[in-house]
Amino acid sequence: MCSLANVDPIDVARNITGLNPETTLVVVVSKTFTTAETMLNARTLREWISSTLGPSAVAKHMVAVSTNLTLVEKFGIDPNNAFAFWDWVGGRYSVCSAVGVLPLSLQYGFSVIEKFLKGASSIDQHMHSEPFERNIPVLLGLLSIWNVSFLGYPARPWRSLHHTFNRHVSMESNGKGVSIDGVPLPFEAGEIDFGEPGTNGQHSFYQLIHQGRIIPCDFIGVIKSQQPVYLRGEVVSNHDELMSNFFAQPDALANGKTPEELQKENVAPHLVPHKTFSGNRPSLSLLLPSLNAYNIGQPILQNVSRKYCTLNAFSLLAIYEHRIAVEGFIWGINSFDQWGVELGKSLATQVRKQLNASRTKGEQVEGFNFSTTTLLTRYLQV
Ligand SMILES: O=P(O)(O)OC[C@H]1O[C@H](O)[C@H](O)[C@@H](O)[C@@H]1O
Repeated sequence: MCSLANVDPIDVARNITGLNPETTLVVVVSKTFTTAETMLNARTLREWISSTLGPSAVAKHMVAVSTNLTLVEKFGIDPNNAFAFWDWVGGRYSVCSAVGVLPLSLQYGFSVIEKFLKGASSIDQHMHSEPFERNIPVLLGLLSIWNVSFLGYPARPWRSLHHTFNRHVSMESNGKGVSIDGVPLPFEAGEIDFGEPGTNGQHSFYQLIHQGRIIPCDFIGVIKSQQPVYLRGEVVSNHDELMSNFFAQPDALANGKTPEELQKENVAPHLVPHKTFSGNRPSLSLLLPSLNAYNIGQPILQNVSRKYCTLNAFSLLAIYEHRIAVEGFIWGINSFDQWGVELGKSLATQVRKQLNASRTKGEQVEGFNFSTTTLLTRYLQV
């Protein structure tokens, strides 16, 4: 399965390289069926199919997941091959609807994805009925509120595989400046989420989180790897090597290293300030038994104060969806709108019109500020 979201034509080319339209099924996923980038990509793939197999092949090689069946049909997709979902499902909360279930089922089979849905459902139950002191999304949400609004730390990096999901769902939901009633917030809300899987971040942004800005971190690790590689002669298995870092990094952030410790290690005096770590940097760790569709169950939640709490099976994605809702409730914001993405989209419409007018009728660039006019003029000259 290949997935395509970015409208950059290079991404389209990369995705279709080596594919044969005759043996390819394209799933167009768009709630509204109007999103400019998604629909241009869809039209590009429609052209790719019909130029090789003829226009009648489109209905057989393209299916849709959407709430807008009228536009699906107008596009040329057979509405019988459209997978609907409820219009109240927001894009970023749609992984458990046909939006996620269809592509994931095509990749892994529905029996696997059913387990994923059951895992997510178990978290809904957990969120609904577990007392607050044992309620994982509530605890995570409260920690975020503490870090962001009380301690003033705006960002949170992830050491996990699903940081792009968290980045979307968290930043689009809670990146708000007014309350649900439209009153400007007297505090900062939302957080900057970014991350890298495994140890990648250690070789890039971890320098900043250890000795630069204070950034609360989430570490997500698993006990049993799907790849139990243990090379002869190595001190530990490859997974233990990965996990050694998982256990070490939160301690380094929490405890740091003092000048006294460095002096005892005979570190040259001029290097002591550079090798000192302040410590007292917050992080939390989630330890999962293994990665499978249902699980990603029975984690141990650990925070830097070394209190543990366990719970039965859950789905990580559902935990983070609920955590975002908890934060939104406490901050008093609407986590389910995203007006902030609109302005850029409407300005892009103006630019698109200008590019068309300039390229087809030679019209001068006008109506933009000096900087944009200069850039657009230069862009059109080349
Ligand atoms: O599913 P669509 O209607 O194409 O919307 C696609 C995207 O549109 C907007 O950017 C929303 O903010 C996203 O959350 C959504 O995923």
